[in-house]
Amino acid sequence: MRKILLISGKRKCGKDFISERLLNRLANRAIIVRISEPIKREWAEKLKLDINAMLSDGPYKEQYRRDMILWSDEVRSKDYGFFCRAAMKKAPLESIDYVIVSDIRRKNDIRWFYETYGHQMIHTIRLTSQVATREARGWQFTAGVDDVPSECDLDDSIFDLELENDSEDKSGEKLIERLMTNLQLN
Ligand SMILES: Nc1ncnc2c1ncn2[C@@H]1O[C@H](COP(=O)(O)OP(=O)(O)OP(=O)(O)O)[C@@H](O)[C@H]1O
Repeated sequence: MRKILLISGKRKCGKDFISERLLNRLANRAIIVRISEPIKREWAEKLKLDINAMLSDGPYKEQYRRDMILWSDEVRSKDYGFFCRAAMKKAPLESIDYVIVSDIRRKNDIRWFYETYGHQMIHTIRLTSQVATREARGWQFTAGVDDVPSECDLDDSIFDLELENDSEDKSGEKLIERLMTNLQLN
């Protein structure tokens, strides 16, 4: 593994969208890791919910988001690296060049990656979108979701690269080009 790309940003700013486009661009040299996956898996198991519906980007996920945040915060308060570690456990690090972590939400997530892999392995990337853009993509302010640390903890952080994802571009080409050039990925 050469680099780990930690992608963060507010809801509906395009973290998944850009991560998928970047994955296509890097072809079989990269994988996407989602910290939310082990969270959703454990939560679904606990409550006997449909894990596939939880992992997809639909209303089912939104319905359980608030409770899941509360429960996962409790787990993190005892071990801040718990879900990062669980998510990275399945990554085939020897056979790929890049790991794209598409849902970084907290300072402690970034801290865990720095401590575990070293600063030289990590690039932090912040995606931003105007409120109007996010609304057009389906975002609605939700108390208990948009005003809690899982959404706001990184608001005052500094990132290696910040990219605006406002212009709708189905291929995501321009943004990916900027990302590749700025971080000198090849
Ligand atoms: N540059 C873009 N061009 C066209 N559509 C986009 C672009 N960026 C994002 N979208 C669309 O906006 C919607 C939200 O994007 P996405 O799911 O990637 O956001 P997210 O940051 O992962 O959100 P969440 O935190 O809620 O999971 C998706 O339907 C996605 O296809």
